[in-house]
Amino acid sequence: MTLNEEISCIINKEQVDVVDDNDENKITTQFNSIVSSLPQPKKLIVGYALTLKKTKSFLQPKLENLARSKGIVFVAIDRTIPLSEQGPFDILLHKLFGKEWRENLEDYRQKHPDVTVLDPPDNIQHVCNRQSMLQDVAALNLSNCYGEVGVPRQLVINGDPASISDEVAIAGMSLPLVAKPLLVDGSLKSHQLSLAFDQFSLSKLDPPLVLQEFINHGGVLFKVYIVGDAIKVVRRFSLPNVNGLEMLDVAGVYRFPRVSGSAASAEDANLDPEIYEHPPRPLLEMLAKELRHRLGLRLFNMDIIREHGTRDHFYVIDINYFPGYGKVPEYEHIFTNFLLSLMQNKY
Ligand SMILES: Nc1ncnc2c1ncn2[C@@H]1O[C@H](COP(=O)(O)OP(=O)(O)OP(=O)(O)O)[C@@H](O)[C@H]1O
Ligand SMILES: O=P(O)(O)O[C@H]1[C@H](OP(=O)(O)O)[C@@H](OP(=O)(O)O)[C@@H](O)[C@@H](O)[C@@H]1OP(=O)(O)O
Ligand SMILES: [Mg+2]
Ligand SMILES: [Mg+2]
Repeated sequence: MTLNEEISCIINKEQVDVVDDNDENKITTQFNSIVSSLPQPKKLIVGYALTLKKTKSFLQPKLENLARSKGIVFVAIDRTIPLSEQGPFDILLHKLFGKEWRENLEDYRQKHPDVTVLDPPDNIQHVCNRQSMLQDVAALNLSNCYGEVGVPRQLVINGDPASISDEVAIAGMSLPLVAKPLLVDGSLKSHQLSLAFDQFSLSKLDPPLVLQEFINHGGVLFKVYIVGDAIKVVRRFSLPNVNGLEMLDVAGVYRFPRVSGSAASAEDANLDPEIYEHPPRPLLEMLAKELRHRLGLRLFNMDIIREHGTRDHFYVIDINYFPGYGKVPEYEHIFTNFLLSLMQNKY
């Protein structure tokens, strides 16, 4: 007799027999034991190694609750114990900096090819250096009927601050320039940017850094969040345009705070439609698909700006690994669907 037949037999029996209390208990026990012997759906165990700040912003109750209802369990990784002594895990989520952690994780990844590590440490390193971060966008040279996507001209400065002005002149770069720390290492310092308005003040900058030409973009930027195949775009306030006349009046280096990281969303702001209209979806889809593949990453975001006065000239100015997904509307659905899809593809 099949299991189904056995269960329906018991249920039918319960309906037709005249049962006393004892019989009823027996039937219930028998029924429970059959149900518990049925194969239980396998839980998806996701280990995570994140900073406290990230854990708080990412692992919100709405994500954990939805995940639990879909059979996904998040388990914190203990960094004081070797990774291979923990688990078993199906998926490993991580964003921690430092060579020791990277090597530890790479070693674990080699020994446990069955565990999906999001994402491979070497691929993450590539976007933690602003010299290599945008190389793949530049190489892609995306241009089609929906628009063009490029990167601002940029120059890496490693040496003496006194020679920056000469290096900029030789490279033929135009002011103003955005100065960004070369390495993104999770520190506040790596997000301390400045705008240099004149060539004399360039010597005040603190290498190693990347100098990027400032692109006027109407004070709005688009954060394009990628989670596997899913794309979610949000609008944020950014630096205002700088015009030539104003440039004559301003000199020096202006250090600016993390404008785009602030919670202030530009979603409902009353803006010029030419500025606030999202980049065309098909263009973003092509870009995301290519970059996922070229960067070998599934969890990242891009900061994209539209060159002021154009409809379809876009620049990628920044790529971040495992960004602040907690700020993205509906992220709990996007993320849990993504985790489940990883397992479906695997089996
Ligand atoms: N080339 C550029 N032209 C115009 N504005 C720029 C340019 N580069 C950066 N900005 C402005 O400076 C802000 C910060 O730059 P960027 O995103 O590169 O820094 P970040 O520290 O990596 O930021 P995040 O917090 O997103 O990681 C941008 O959001 C944008 O407002
Ligand atoms: O501040 P949030 O948590 O929202 O996330 C930010 C994230 O910080 P966190 O990883 O410590 O959380 C940053 O990472 P690091 O470069 O400092 O490693 C960077 O990715 C930002 O771009 C994220 O902001 P978003 O681009 O999503 O607005
Ligand atoms: Mg940015
Ligand atoms: Mg960044």
